Amino acid sequence: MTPGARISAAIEILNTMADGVPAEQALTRWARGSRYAGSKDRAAVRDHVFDVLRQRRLAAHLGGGDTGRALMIGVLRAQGIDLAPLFNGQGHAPLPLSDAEATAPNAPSDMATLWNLPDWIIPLFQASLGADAEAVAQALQSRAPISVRVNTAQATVADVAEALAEAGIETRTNDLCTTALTVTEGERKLRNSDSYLHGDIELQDAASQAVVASLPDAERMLDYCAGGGGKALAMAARRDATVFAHDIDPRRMVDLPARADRAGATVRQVTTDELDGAGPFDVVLCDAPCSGSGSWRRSPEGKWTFTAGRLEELTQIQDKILDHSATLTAKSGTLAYATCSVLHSENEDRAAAFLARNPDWTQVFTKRFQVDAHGDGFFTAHFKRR
Ligand SMILES: C[S@@+](CC[C@H](N)C(=O)[O-])C[C@H]1O[C@@H](n2cnc3c(N)ncnc32)[C@H](O)[C@@H]1O
Repeated sequence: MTPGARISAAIEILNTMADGVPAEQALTRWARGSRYAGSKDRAAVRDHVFDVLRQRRLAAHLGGGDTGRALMIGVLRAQGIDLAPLFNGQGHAPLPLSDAEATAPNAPSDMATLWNLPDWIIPLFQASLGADAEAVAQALQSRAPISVRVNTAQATVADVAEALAEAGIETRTNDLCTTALTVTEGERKLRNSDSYLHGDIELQDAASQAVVASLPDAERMLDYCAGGGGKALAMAARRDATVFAHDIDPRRMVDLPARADRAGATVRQVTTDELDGAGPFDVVLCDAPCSGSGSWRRSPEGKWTFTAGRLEELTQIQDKILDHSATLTAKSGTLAYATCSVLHSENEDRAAAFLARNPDWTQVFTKRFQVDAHGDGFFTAHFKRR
């Protein structure tokens, strides 16, 4: 596909999304109907769509509207790209710009457009992040760094970095976690690399890795909200731990056995019914469902679909998860709470509410990871009984 044809495809997908179709579904629908598109085309089209989602308000301002075409014009303008060669109407490229479209509007000056966030959440960002709020809002507008976790049960970080380099994948170490390598070149080759196929690496954000690295060594560890099992696998890479994984929706863990096999790890899955009988655990990690605001670079649609009502629901779920997890934690064990949210109401407020409901517990550790070039926004807190 030509660069222009890729833009036409992104416009089509954005228009499908305007009818209420989620981004992933719209992308899949387009790919199914466009067998001529190769993997590079699909990746480029996806990048266009996600770039728009990260900067939707700015794109609408600079493109003069909310249609797929206006949003694409706006986001390309924000990226400083010359539009005329792309919008030339040749082949499958979009039609040339009209006179109105060709006139770039003034740069925006209002905070909501510059921060690219919905109005309602801006005060929450300010209250949660203080002087860092603007930097985080800015950071959420660019693509996320791609990091891998080295499975140190099987390989050293240095050996993996070398093997990846030989496969054309350049990496650098990441200050957030000793097991993390950030990919600087060749990320699309990762999933076909020997290091990946042999289980020496897993794709995992560096802050996510740091959350697991902050857990104390323990014999029996439970990942209470395991999802795809990224954190359970990171726990299992630590020697001597028996790792259990649970999720209220077991379908989320469907890939976990294959991932564990690849990593040479053992993770025992526990159903919700089995959970109470399976404890106590020396460490229980609750990587709770949350707004995902710390990872909106990766899932930018969440920025625009998240609501105040959902936030309220989530805080109640987070409280319940913490309370149940406390009953599963051994007497001298550690209960760890984590979210990939930047919002106080999902983080510090939940920790404080847990301590207020459970005065026999005390907080022994807490850390916030900011959204930046190293990794996603995360929060974690550890609790122990007094
Ligand atoms: C943030 S995701 C977990 C991500 C995962 N730990 C990882 O590192 O890949 C949160 C998970 O919590 C699960 N969940 C939601 N409510 C839950 C509950 N009440 N108990 C246990 N898990 C729950 C969701 O199904 C979702 O998979």
